[in-house]
Amino acid sequence: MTKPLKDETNICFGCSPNNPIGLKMEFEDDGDVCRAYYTARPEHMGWNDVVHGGLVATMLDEAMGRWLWVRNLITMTAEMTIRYSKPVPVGVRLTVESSGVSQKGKLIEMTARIILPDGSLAARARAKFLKVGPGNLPEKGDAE
Ligand SMILES: CCCCCCCCCCCC(=O)SCCNC(=O)CCNC(=O)[C@H](O)C(C)(C)COP(=O)(O)OP(=O)(O)OC[C@H]1O[C@@H](n2cnc3c(N)ncnc32)[C@H](O)[C@@H]1OP(=O)(O)O
Repeated sequence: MTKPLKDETNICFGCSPNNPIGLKMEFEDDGDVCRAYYTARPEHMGWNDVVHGGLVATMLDEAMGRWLWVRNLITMTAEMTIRYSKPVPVGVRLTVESSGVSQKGKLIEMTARIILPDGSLAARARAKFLKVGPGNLPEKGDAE
């Protein structure tokens, strides 16, 4: 079984409330989608009120990793491609969401996106995660 997300030994940079320099993203599950509403802070900026691209990648990676984690799929990110379509501003409420795409053996394909308050897509990721533990991707519509 995976570690409880609220365990004080969870120091994950993306989601732990215990990491003093972490993003502290809070996710919820909505059917097949894992979602966080997140407002990036000024210290997350690259320049010009725009979130650093590496942190955009971190948010997307975290959303996908978290989707897998709560489904007891123990994986590592093996590959990720990001399309940065629009600047992601600091100080606005972002929607960060992820979903599973497919599984072939140990390889699980995932997708994630960041949506701006006006509903437009700012960034999207496709990624391959490799299983390093037990578990399989649930079929679409399976009870969680
Ligand atoms: C506490 C609360 C937290 C809860 C929330 C937690 C969220 C965390 C989110 C962050 C997640 C991360 O960032 S994880 C950190 C970033 N990622 C990493 O550090 C990963 C570093 N890489 C590795 O450790 C390794 O390369 C692995 C584990 C990914 C794979 O190693 P391995 O298991 O030995 O697998 P390997 O033999 O190389 O490959 C197995 C098969 O997969 C294929 N394969 C390997 N890579 C790829 C690829 N990119 N695309 C296609 N296929 C691939 C190989 O060809 C092979 O095929 P065949 O020969 O079998 O046919």
